[in-house]
Amino acid sequence: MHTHSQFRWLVRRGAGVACGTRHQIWAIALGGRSLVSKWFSSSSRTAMVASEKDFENAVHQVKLLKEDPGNDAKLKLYALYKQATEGPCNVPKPRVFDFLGRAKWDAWTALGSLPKETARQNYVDFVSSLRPSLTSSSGEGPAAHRSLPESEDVVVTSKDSITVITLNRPAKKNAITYQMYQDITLALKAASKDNSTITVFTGNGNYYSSGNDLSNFSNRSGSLQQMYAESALTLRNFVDSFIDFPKPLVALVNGPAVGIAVTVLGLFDAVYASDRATFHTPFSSLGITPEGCSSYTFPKIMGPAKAAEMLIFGKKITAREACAQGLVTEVFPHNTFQKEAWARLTAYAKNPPKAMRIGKQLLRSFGKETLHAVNAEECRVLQERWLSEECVNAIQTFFSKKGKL
Ligand SMILES: CCCCCCCCCCC/C=C/C(=O)SCCNC(=O)CCNC(=O)[C@H](O)C(C)(C)COP(=O)(O)OP(=O)(O)OC[C@H]1O[C@@H](n2cnc3c(N)ncnc32)[C@H](O)[C@@H]1OP(=O)(O)O
Repeated sequence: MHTHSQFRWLVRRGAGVACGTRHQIWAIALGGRSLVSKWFSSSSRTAMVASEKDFENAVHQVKLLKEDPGNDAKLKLYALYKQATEGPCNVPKPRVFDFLGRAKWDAWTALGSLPKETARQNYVDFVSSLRPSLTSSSGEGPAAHRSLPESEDVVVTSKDSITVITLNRPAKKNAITYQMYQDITLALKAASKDNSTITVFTGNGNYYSSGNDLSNFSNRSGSLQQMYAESALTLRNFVDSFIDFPKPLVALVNGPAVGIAVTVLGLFDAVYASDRATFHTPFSSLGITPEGCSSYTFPKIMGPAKAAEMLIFGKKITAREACAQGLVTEVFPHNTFQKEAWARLTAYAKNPPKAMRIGKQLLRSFGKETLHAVNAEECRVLQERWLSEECVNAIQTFFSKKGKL
């Protein structure tokens, strides 16, 4: 179940802490109830009401926890989450030797009849009070040569006032893993605050990106419902970070791009492509549906007929076709692609940064609410599609017969 596994996850992330010593578990089991009552009475006074989105974001933040927040905090998070999602404790008290189960049950029960909305708000407040330790590896701060510590697969560098986010998994055609979605989201957040003027996305090796790593779903534990809810939220936050990105965002598409690596291009301010790049969104053959706001941006960019050919029928197009359709800004011969594109970017980066930022705001801010709504709806629909037989079979085919695009 979603909620239980959230706690399991916390326990896992805090390996050797929550389940580490019997002593600590006893401490929770014995002291949990009064502690939780204290948290409840101090934090329930707030008058604000967190939105569903704030709550989902807070849940997501907890999953990004880089440091163990301690058993008390984990119990508090667990109890507030259960109360916010299910209401007052409604399960039998666990057996006497199930220390952890008892501690959790006590923490939840101690919240009594606290309304769901208040529990949701308290959860959000509590998570934001933990935030410094949550985001310790976000890579925020001045853009300097750096790579996100969590994985080598997303590398962030800075040069000539340009922050470069490179997908660096060439052996897997830069397929995007669960960790990479999170790292890219963090990298964009950091880039939005650093002192660069332009942010660039590119891929290392002969692919720009083969899109979602199809093993994302087989490598995770927990129930399917939980996994898909988590995935939808991860995807939604990932796409939101492109929608909200405040500075000029440029893609250097060095080779073929597939799936989500193509769809989010509709949210970029310029897309420069090598003539070896192709653009392919094989959603229907994978039993899934468009994301990255493409169901809205593609028809606007290329017209509904061309958008349908790509997004519904999965037609793969060349860089030149993509340019003719408005998805790509300019195509360069592969041999001179890096040189020409970088010369262009280096010159652009010398423009006054505030003017570029405000210019982008004017171009983009009016459609933002719509984009967020589209993103939410695409993620909701995808969550259903992932459970479909069509999708399960397509992914199995890829890995069993190595069926390719
Ligand atoms: C809890 C989970 C969290 C999930 C988080 C959110 C999820 C959001 C999902 C959003 C929806 C996304 C949609 C998409 O992006 S759909 C597109 C998915 N991509 C594909 O279908 C491409 C599949 N790959 C291929 O068809 C071919 O690999 C390709 C044509 C790209 C290249 O063929 P080529 O013959 O040149 O190279 P190989 O096939 O030998 O590839 C080399 C190795 O790389 C592995 N590979 C490549 N792409 C992927 C991929 N997308 N996922 C996983 N692995 C991939 C390939 O298996 C090879 O590996 P080995 O060397 O180990 O065999």
